[in-house]
Amino acid sequence: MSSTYKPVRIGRIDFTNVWPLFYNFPLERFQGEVEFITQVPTQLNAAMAKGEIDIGPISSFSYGEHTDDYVLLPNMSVSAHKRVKSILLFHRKPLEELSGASIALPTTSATSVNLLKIILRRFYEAEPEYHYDAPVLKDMLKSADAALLIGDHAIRESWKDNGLMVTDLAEEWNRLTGQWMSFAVCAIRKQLVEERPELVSRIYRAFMESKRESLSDLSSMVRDAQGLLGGTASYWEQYFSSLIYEFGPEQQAGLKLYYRYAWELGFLKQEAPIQLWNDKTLTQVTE
Ligand SMILES: C=C(O[C@@H]1C=C(C(=O)O)C=C[C@H]1O)C(=O)O
Repeated sequence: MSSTYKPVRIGRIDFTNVWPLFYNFPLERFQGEVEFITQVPTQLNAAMAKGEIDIGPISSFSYGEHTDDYVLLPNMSVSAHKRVKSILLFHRKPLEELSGASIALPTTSATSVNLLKIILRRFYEAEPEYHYDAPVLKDMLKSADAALLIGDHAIRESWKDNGLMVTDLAEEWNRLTGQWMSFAVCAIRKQLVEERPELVSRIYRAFMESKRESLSDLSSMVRDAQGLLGGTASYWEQYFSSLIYEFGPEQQAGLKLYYRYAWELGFLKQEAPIQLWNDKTLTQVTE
């Protein structure tokens, strides 16, 4: 029966921030049952909305736009309490002086562009002019006073001395609200939950195993990250340790506040509810 199904399409964010969820994913247990599609967050958001991807991390903002169609895997997110280190606004003037300024937003991001808008509107009463651009800092700054970068693009620029002010958006959000920020959540299309609950359960367990194993010994991920992007071993050790991959009450409270502000400012049509997938298969197994 299962051989009549097409492989489940798992989205994979094309940034190092998500490595722990995939690095030790036991693919050998899923012969022909799953395939990975690796893209930047906005591409994954769009593919999941069109039903071209079934499961995987997406921008938490995008989940907020599609709560009728998606549920969330518990205990999985890409979150930060204070510094995230890879969601950075590079600016020539202080945040207090950005009203009327021109800000370039990366075409790769949904959560962080809205977080920036929330922070500037709600806490600085600033109404800059925003436009989207490819995530290349020097080009973005040709036509803007400030530029936002996320993921590996932000990390690479954070290592250079470009004479700009740099604001870490998770740190700023925490300073202003005391809350966590979850940039990515792991969504599943409800259709997949209905059609293939047993496979969803196995994929969930595989993600959890990968996360546990990857975070219990960072050395191999750190070496690979250095090989791909450069940087020091201690940078990557700190990076993978300051990101938190849980999605418990504290992370959910931070995300709920973000959704509330996004709704109040008209960026979301609703104050998005957090709906968690419930692993009935697992419950049956342990009963
Ligand atoms: C932590 C990060 O969060 C990312 C930010 C996202 C967004 O702004 O939409 C989406 C997915 C996350 O991987 C990062 O980019 O490094």
